[in-house]
Amino acid sequence: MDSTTAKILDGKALAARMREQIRLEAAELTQKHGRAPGLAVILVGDDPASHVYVKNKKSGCEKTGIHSISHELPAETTQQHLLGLISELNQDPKVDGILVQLPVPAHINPETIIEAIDPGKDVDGFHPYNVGRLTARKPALRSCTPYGCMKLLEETGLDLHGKECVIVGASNIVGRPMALELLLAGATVTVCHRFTRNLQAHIERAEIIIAAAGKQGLIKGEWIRPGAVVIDVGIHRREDGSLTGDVEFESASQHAGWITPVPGGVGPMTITMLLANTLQAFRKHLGES
Ligand SMILES: NC(=O)C1=CN([C@@H]2O[C@H](COP(=O)(O)OP(=O)(O)OC[C@H]3O[C@@H](n4cnc5c(N)ncnc54)[C@H](OP(=O)(O)O)[C@@H]3O)[C@@H](O)[C@H]2O)C=CC1
Ligand SMILES: Nc1nc(=O)c2c([nH]1)NC[C@@H]1CN(c3ccc(C(=O)N[C@@H](CCC(=O)O)C(=O)O)cc3)C=[N+]21
Repeated sequence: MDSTTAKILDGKALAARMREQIRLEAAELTQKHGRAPGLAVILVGDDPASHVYVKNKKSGCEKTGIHSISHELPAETTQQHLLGLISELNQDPKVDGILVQLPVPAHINPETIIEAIDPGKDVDGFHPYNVGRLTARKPALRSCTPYGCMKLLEETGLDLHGKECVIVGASNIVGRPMALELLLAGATVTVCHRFTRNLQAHIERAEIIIAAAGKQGLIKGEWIRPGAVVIDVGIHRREDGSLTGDVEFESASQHAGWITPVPGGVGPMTITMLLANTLQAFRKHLGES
């Protein structure tokens, strides 16, 4: 009965469709108000993995008519200097969204940086104001990766009410906001983390699995309940340069009902939700929503 092969949740295709909508809406507002949406991206130092993200984000902006402004700062940049730049961008009326690429170098406190961003420009949805809004069931700007995972789950057509969801990972940027999104959608949510005993037992009873531990192949295909939905957030580069996730894709596909590939699953959706958030912030700044 496990001989089925999972349907692929194609993040790349969904991202392309959503980007087309974003492009049309951005063009209409740009025409009407005489300026394009603006996204400022700050990169401090050069974490190699960050470059992929920054590159994909730039191309996403270009394709959707969002004006992107990059600030690439040296690794030695002081926290004070970074706070000064954020303050300028907070006040710049051409800037609708501000994103500081994480991780930042060790001498900079990421929480201080995130909290310095105007919550109305916090297109990552990381500011405690935006996290609080999601907690209070009145989401404003939502974290891009969990928001993208929710859009992928929508593609399955499943009703999330009462579904047994297991999230692996409890970080501020993925696991925790993911739990809030699923709770808002009426699911029953378990969050696993480093201190979780018997991860396998949790996975085995899950109808929906969100894998975001950042551990290559942590989740074995044999653990997947037949028909379950598997959303793999993890991204790891193999020695041959290819990418893989936190889930053993081949074996998991033999059990799951739906599964996201890596690459081409959650990654393109994260970028797309960033563009969607930038458009949402733009609309708000224009008084259109
Ligand atoms: N596709 C995309 O768009 C994105 C992909 N990513 C990828 O997703 C992964 C996770 O990212 P991020 O959340 O930033 O990572 P973090 O390292 O910040 O968080 C990982 C979380 O997983 C938990 N964890 C680690 N090992 C285990 C384990 N063996 N069992 C259960 N839980 C475990 C950690 O627990 P503890 O808190 O106790 O340490 C932590 O809560 C990475 O591979 C990253 O590259 C991230 C963002 C976007
Ligand atoms: N402030 C901040 N916000 C973030 O959202 C953020 C961050 N910092 N730091 C790093 C993580 C990671 N992340 C990715 C997003 C998309 C892809 C992506 O597009 N992945 C492609 C693969 C790209 C390739 O070909 O290498 C895919 O999965 O198909 C990857 C990684 C966002 N993050």
